[in-house]
Amino acid sequence: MAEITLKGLAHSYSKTPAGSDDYAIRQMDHVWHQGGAYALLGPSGCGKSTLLNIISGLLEPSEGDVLFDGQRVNELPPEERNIAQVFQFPVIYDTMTVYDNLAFPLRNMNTPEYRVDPKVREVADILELTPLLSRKAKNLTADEKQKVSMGRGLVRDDVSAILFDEPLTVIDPQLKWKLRRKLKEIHERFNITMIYVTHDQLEASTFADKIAVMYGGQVVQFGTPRELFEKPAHTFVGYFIGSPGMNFMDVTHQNGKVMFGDQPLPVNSQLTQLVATASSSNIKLGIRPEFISVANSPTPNTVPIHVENLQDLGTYSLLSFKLNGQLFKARLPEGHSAINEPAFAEFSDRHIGLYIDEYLVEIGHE
Ligand SMILES: Nc1ncnc2c1ncn2[C@@H]1O[C@H](COP(=O)(O)OP(=O)(O)OP(=O)(O)O)[C@@H](O)[C@H]1O
Repeated sequence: MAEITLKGLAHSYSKTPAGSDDYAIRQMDHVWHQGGAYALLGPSGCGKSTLLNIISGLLEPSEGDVLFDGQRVNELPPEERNIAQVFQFPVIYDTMTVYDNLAFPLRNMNTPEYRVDPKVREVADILELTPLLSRKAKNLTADEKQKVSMGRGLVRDDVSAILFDEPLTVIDPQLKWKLRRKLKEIHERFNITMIYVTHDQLEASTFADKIAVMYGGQVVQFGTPRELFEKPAHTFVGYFIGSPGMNFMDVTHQNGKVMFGDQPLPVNSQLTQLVATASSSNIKLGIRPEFISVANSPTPNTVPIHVENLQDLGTYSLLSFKLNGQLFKARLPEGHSAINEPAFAEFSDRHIGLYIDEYLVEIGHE
């Protein structure tokens, strides 16, 4: 069993950090519940590997605590944490057979051979490695090697969490979905906490029940793939999740109106009031491309736009347009062959997010 709690955790690679920029992980509290399938998603350099290495024990955090089932493990080395880690590149012994590679972690713990054999065969069966058991690992393909790497984590009965650090990087695209499905199957079969690090939103949402989105050394949102899409808690999540990401407008309040530059926006009175009383001047409205509609005649709820181009992407069309000199994207249902000017866009009121200092402000839509 492993519930992994991060308490007041922060990490700086510098011995004398001068400010928050010197931290790879900024102060965070987080709980990974026992048996969950999680993804840790974020761009390169946001601190994903640092966080994973702190959980596995390869790195000691400079501040805060890591707790496994309530016990502080900060100083425990990886081998005493009952955690397996699968890296981008397979970690296997090339000169050993697949069988011996899978048996290695068990033999290393002096497990008797009569218990090693059934476990190795069970794991080989799940990972479809049985026909390769007697092969030398050096003769395997990249995806077979990565499966052996995963298998080495799975053979140990004492492993209660597996951490995957971009495990499909070296795998052919057409095999990726197969391995991802396999991982999901393994998660369902064994009651293991799994944390899967990736910078690919599709990979994260097909594997995980809940995704932690990291940005600038912090988890800015922890939610289901649907929550990340429907209610991005931070502008970065809006921009990073979705294809294309959310459109954002820097807005102000002038003479009772919400303004995007010189353009008044036809938003409801509740939103206008919130913008008027905001405690910061960093105010943004976010709207996903899916919730913008376009027409050729104006209504009280539309704004005039300049059409840039329309791409037919099969099941939908992607319109690029400019408003107040800024580029926007709108996902329109298929069937639009062209959009002529004059053109007007309507932002669905229910789907406009208000962001103050980059964080979502909850609005109770009537
Ligand atoms: N050993 C180290 N010494 C100093 N700085 C480091 C070290 N490892 C990582 N960093 C820095 O810490 C920050 C977070 O890096 P980290 O590798 O955790 O990010 P990541 O999200 O895993 O990125 P990637 O997807 O590229 O692996 C980066 O600014 C990186 O340059």
